Amino acid sequence: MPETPEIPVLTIDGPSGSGKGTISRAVAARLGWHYLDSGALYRAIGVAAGWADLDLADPAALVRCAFDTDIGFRPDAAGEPRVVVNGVDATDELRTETAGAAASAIAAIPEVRAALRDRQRAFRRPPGLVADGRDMGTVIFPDARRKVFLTASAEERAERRYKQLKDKGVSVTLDGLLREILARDARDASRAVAPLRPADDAVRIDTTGLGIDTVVERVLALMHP
Ligand SMILES: Nc1ncnc2c1ncn2[C@@H]1O[C@H](COP(=O)(O)OP(=O)(O)OP(=O)(O)O)[C@@H](O)[C@H]1O
Ligand SMILES: Nc1ccn([C@H]2C[C@H](O)[C@@H](COP(=O)(O)O)O2)c(=O)n1
Repeated sequence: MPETPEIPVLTIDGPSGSGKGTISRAVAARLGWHYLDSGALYRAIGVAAGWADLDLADPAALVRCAFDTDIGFRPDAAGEPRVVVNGVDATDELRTETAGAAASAIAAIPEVRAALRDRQRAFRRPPGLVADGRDMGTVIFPDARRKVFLTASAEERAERRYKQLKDKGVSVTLDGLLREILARDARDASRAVAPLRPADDAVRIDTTGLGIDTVVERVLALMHP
């Protein structure tokens, strides 16, 4: 049972590129609540495992890595969130498709998920928390005040990612990104433990063709019905 049910939580789950991070950050800022990017924790373990040359097929080593890796979230001078892994600013490395694929692979190991469970719940602090991921509404915060499940067509998600990476000067192809998104969707949705799926009481929002501001307002409207 959660220890702090009186602190409200809004969970925003969904597949890669559905806009969870963008929408969650904006909604958290508008509400004045804390924000948990749970994917960053899985990505940080994947990156730390890479630095330590661990085998992604060695669950015992990855579980140790999940317990031992120090992960901190700190804003930079401009207030942008940075992720510090074992003392190193790994924010940019975390956002690569390689880190996303490693995170998706290690996230299928039940003991890794268990190792991160309490770390995620510790983000629940007053006045409230917006938590984004895959199992925020189903497993980590089942008693959340509101649960949202964001979707968008795989093609639109690939286009969003394409634009995002192009803007950063990263060379990618739309076809390659679409293939990676479909592969990640399949892996995240088919794993035995905490698969990607909407909680029964989640409100689904299909963001295909919707702008960021529209989605933010729809989510906020759910908080003030
Ligand atoms: N409704 C939207 N309309 C257009 N672009 C959007 C929308 N929501 C998010 N984006 C853009 O899509 C890209 C991916 O968004 P974001 O990183 O928030 O997705 P995500 O679901 O958190 O992805 P991941 O699970 O891979 O971290 C960003 O460039 C973001 O600005
Ligand atoms: N609650 C979560 C968050 C993330 N994951 C896994 C699955 C994703 O493919 C990967 C990276 O997440 P992202 O940064 O893209 O949101 O991490 C998970 O299983 N559960």
